[in-house]
Formats: sequence, C-alpha cells, structure tokens
Amino acid sequence: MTTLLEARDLVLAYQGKTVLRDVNLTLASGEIVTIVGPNGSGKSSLLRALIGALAPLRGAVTRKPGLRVGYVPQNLVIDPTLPLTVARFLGLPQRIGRSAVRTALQDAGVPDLGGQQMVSLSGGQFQRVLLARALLSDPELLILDEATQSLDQPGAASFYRQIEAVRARTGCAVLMVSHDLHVVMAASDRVLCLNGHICCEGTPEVVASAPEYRALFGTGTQGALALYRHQHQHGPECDHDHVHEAAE
Ligand SMILES: Nc1ncnc2c1ncn2[C@@H]1O[C@H](COP(=O)(O)OP(=O)(O)OP(=O)(O)O)[C@@H](O)[C@H]1O
Repeated sequence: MTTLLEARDLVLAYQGKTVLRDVNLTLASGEIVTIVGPNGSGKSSLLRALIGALAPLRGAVTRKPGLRVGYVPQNLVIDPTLPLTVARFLGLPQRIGRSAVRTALQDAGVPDLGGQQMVSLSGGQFQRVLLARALLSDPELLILDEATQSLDQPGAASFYRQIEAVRARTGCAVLMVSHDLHVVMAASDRVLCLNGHICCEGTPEVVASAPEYRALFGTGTQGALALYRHQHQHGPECDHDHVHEAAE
C-alpha cells in the first residue's frame, strides 16, 4: 500500500481563530475514508487543507508527489438556458477524447447519458456526471464533499455503491464528507468523526458505538447499525472497555 497523503499535528484557523486542531491522519491507496461531524466541525476545512487549498496554521500535510486528485463537489449550478450536452460538459474546459468520455460515463454508472442535455438530468444522474468528470483525470484519490446532499437515501446509497465499484475497478482511494451517516459509514473502511478535533475514529462499527459520536448524533439509527458490535480500537478519549451490542 502506498501512502497518498499524511497530515501531522494539523491546526487550521481562519483569521487566527482555530477551527480544527491536533489532526493526525494517513490515507493509503485504495482506502475509503469518511469524515463525519456536525455543522461547523471543520470537515470542509480539513478537505481543503489536505488538497493544499488551505494553509495550516501549524503542522504539515505531505502528499505523494504528483498525486492525481479527482474532486466531486456538492453541486454545480448550470445556466438552465444554456444548451449543453453531458459529453460537451465533460469536454470543458479542455478537449477530452470521445472514448475517454465514454469510459468515464461508464465508470460512473451512466453509460448512455452522453447525448443528454445537462438541464434534463435527475439529481442522481447529475451527481454521476460530476463523478464522471472527476474520473477523467484518472485519480489516485477521489474527494467528495457532501456529494449526495441533494439525493434521497436510496439515491445516496446507490451513489455510494457506484463509488465502491469505482474503487474496486481503479483502486483509487476515496475521501469523503457526508451527512448520510449510516449509508456512507457502511461503505467506508474507516470513519473520522470531527468536532474541532478528531473526537473518535475507526471502523464504522467502532465510531457508531463510540460515546463521542453518540453524544453528537444520538443513537437513533433506524436500526441500520443495530447489529454492529462494539470493538476495541478507541482513541485516548474513549475510556470504556466493555463489550456490548449497539442498542437501538
Ligand atoms: N473562509 C472562512 N473564513 C472564516 N471562517 C470560516 C471560513 N470557512 C469556514 N469557517 C469557519 O470554520 C469552521 C469550520 O467550518 P467548515 O466549513 O470546515 O465546517 P464543516 O464541518 O464542513 O461544516 P458544514 O457541515 O456546515 O459544511 C466554522 O466555524 C466556519 O464558520
């Protein structure tokens, strides 16, 4: 496994006001890592720092030299009066060959959309086209910042299954921020829960049953994680050591 990026003792601040502190994190090739946390907990700031768009106040981020990153945004506003097919959208701003466009659409799970107008796409199709665009650069790391915010839960679940398929095919690592806690956590190898710092981290099962996570998000998981069993990979702030079923 190759280390794609590493953050050491990261402190992030805006105008001198610290918003995230003491972040240590390593991301290896092929991993799916999800960042969860309440509004304002520093999730987007951390993504920005990791890709080099926000300089840390202290600490450092090291990226593999030449790391290819694909970014899937939350949304993108397109002028509804603009006639623009999916294939032409994917070819902006630089020209992309037809076969590359076809492959990207296929990998994103929408092989037949090339000739369709952007404005006619459903929310789920639109996000897949944004995924296709991110895949054009053959990324080693795919970053998604709340990419399923406009989708309903089945739509989000289906989108994350597509992400898993992309990872399986290309071996890219995936780093994402999401509010679809249970859907997205189930698709992750590792979850980081932020609240101004990393308040807990580990497998989805570990995080879902950590008291820090439950204090932030409650225990109402609609049964989705009810069968998860508590495991023993807690951070220093987790001082409980008993085994129990995650009771919902
Ligand atoms: N450009 C900025 N200038 C000043 N403060 C900022 C800036 N961007 C973010 N912040 C502040 O930093 C903190 C963390 O914001 P951030 O957007 O990283 O959180 P988040 O967890 O992604 O939130 P959300 O879930 O609401 O998107 C917040 O208090 C926010 O107000």
